[in-house]
Amino acid sequence: MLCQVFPEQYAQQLAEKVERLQTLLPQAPNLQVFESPAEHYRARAEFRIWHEEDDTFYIMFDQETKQKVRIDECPMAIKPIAELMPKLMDAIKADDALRSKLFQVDFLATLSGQMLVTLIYRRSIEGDEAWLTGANRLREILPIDHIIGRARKQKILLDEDFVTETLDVDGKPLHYQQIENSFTQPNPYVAQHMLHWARAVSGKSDGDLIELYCGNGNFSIALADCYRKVLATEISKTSVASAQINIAANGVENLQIIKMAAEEVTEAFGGREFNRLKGIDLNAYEFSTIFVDPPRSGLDDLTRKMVCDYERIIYISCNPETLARDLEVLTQTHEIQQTALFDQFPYTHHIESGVFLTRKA
Ligand SMILES: C[S@@+](CC[C@H](N)C(=O)[O-])C[C@H]1O[C@@H](n2cnc3c(N)ncnc32)[C@H](O)[C@@H]1O
Repeated sequence: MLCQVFPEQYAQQLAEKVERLQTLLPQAPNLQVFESPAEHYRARAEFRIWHEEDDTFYIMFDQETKQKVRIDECPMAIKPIAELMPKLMDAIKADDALRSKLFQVDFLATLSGQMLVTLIYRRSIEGDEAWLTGANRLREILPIDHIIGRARKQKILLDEDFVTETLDVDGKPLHYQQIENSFTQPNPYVAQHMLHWARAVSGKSDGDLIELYCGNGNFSIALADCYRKVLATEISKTSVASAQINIAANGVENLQIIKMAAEEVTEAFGGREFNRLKGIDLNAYEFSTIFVDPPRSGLDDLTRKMVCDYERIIYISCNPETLARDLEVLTQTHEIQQTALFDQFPYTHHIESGVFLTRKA
């Protein structure tokens, strides 16, 4: 959809997504729908850069036609990004060191007002004093907190490579470090709804929670006070490091995060020993609930079987097709109690959804 928004079509498009989800999950009851703002909702945006004689501008490629489309404004992006884009481009055009062979610009911003910009080049910027001076000047004249320069095998940090987002979760501010180039939920307004829904279906549980694919601790931290203890796992080293920082930043004391692939967690429960689990007594947990938020491919065969061992399953999905496939297995032992559609990606076909299941009597 290339940055455009169509607020007058939003309600109709959302209704079509609801219909599609209901077709894919015909057995899904109690569907709650969480809307996005109809414009200014994306806190991450990436643009290729095009150079044409004296002009330089942002472009995107139309996925259907493969044609490049000039982007002068982006009302999908949250206001700090949308307002910065033209000013940043003017400043880049005025400085040859910043402009030369610039290939891509990435924006990562927060509702709390922080901005990180990554400038990616098709030339070396290592030791380029003119580039460094230009990049530092951008931070002086524009509302940019952090700038990263990237080129092949080069990453130049002016200071930090992250922003800290603050989300309002059921009236409580939660703080999340979000690292450049790592997974974070792109639509913070809808992310707040997702955390609220996951807390609502969790309720106050006497049992413990195990979480797979936990990223930077987004759900783990918001859910920690719904459970006695939480053990969360994630494959990405960078995200696990962020999660540890987020646990401390939010003063959470009953949550442990370990770097483990979902497949390895299944093996650990099957008795395989892992150094990373040293000091963690899996038998001391009483897991009543499992939370999964897998990538688009959904659950692998072993994990799909493993989640059925728990009394309650909370499944967040960014791909309703793989969710429907996984639910065919999960609903043999469990019953769907609640479903939700979170409109993370307005004006696209993407559907983010949530399903809460409990074991059949
Ligand atoms: C859709 S994201 C969800 C992240 C997190 N729940 C959040 O809300 O930010 C999926 C996460 O799964 C991780 N991941 C991908 N494959 C994995 C695997 N085989 N085992 C464990 N984690 C994996 C990714 O690194 C990513 O952080």
